Amino acid sequence: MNVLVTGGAGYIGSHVVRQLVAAGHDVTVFDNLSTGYRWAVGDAELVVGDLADESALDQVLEGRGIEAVLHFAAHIIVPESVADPLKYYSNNTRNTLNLLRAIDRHDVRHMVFSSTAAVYGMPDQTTLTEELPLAPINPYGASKMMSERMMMDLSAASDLRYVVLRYFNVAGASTDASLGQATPEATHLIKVACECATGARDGMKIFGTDYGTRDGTCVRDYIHVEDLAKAHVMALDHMAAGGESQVLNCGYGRGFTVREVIDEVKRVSGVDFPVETTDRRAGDPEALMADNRRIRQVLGWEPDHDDLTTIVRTALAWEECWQRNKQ
Ligand SMILES: NC(=O)c1ccc[n+]([C@@H]2O[C@H](COP(=O)([O-])OP(=O)(O)OC[C@H]3O[C@@H](n4cnc5c(N)ncnc54)[C@H](O)[C@@H]3O)[C@@H](O)[C@H]2O)c1
Ligand SMILES: O=c1ccn([C@@H]2O[C@H](COP(=O)(O)OP(=O)(O)O[C@H]3O[C@H](CO)[C@@H](O)[C@H](O)[C@H]3O)[C@@H](O)[C@H]2O)c(=O)[nH]1
Repeated sequence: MNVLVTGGAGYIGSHVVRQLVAAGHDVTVFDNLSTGYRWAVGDAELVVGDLADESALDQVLEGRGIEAVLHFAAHIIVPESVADPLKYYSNNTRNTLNLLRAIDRHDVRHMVFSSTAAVYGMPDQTTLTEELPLAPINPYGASKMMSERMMMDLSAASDLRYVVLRYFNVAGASTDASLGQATPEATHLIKVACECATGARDGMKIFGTDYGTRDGTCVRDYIHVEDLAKAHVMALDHMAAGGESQVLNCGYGRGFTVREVIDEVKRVSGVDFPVETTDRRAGDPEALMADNRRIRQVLGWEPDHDDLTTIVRTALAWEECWQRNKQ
């Protein structure tokens, strides 16, 4: 397929681009390089542009015969969205509207959308099915919920079919350490802990120790980025084979606490970096884990790296390479 990938120079997008190219797709990346990197797109074509610029979107969709759009480009930091909500509604919601208008103008028929567990908010149960009512508790989740809804409404009124992938917490790096998370000033738990272990940071904080979990810290379902990337390739295959639009959770269905993750990074790295405890961080749900039965059934997806040690080991190996070589 001829595929356009917005945000393909970013952490998750670049892993997906690599797998799409390997699967024989013709890939164009559209990215403003705000948090992404030119090197990350590998053999795909990179068009530097911003989703706020509809004429740039028209230009990239014109004449390339794009059959599918995978939409990763977004701001992604939950606490930042609480402090600066309009930044999130602008880049995530309004710019998705721009993209949908361009998709509609150019009759693109297939879309894969990067959504998030944050759309569920703080449900009573900790293992979440796709049918749960959406009730985000932070602007990031709300900005993504609105984007999902716009895409679904356009789909109902046109020939567009979609797969919404609701990612849980994405972590790890390619197993050969050639690709990984290079986000500037990253806030993600595993990335931050790996920066501590490799000496790029002096120490870190645990945000909140009074949650109703086994050790008082938040529980998340960490999914290896290569397993997540595989789900995107399978989602495209599903639509190419005439499959219906779908909403699919992407996670392993089990969770680790913040303390468990930090202990694992210390154990695998052999470095005992300083960790302080502090107050809860705004916008954090207590526990999020995926019910992943639907993605297994609909796409036939099976994880290859469902193991915290593998996630941490690959993240650490990447971090060491990145700290040595970053420009
Ligand atoms: N990282 C996670 O744990 C996680 C979890 C759930 C969902 N997601 C979603 O996955 C997607 C990718 O996240 P990531 O972790 O790879 O983040 P990232 O910041 O590494 O990647 C985002 C990419 O989009 C680009 N971008 C941002 N705004 C743009 C714009 N206006 N125009 C063009 N390009 C733009 C950035 O330069 C970057 O390359 C996001 O939509 C995010 O909401 C991520
Ligand atoms: O230095 C840190 C960083 C994080 N945490 C905690 O670790 C957990 C995970 O936090 P983080 O890695 O920042 O991820 P989330 O806030 O859960 O959000 C991620 O996971 C969501 C899906 O669950 C995605 O939608 C978001 O884009 C992505 O940033 C939370 O309890 C944080 O409070 C700390 O205690 N200390």
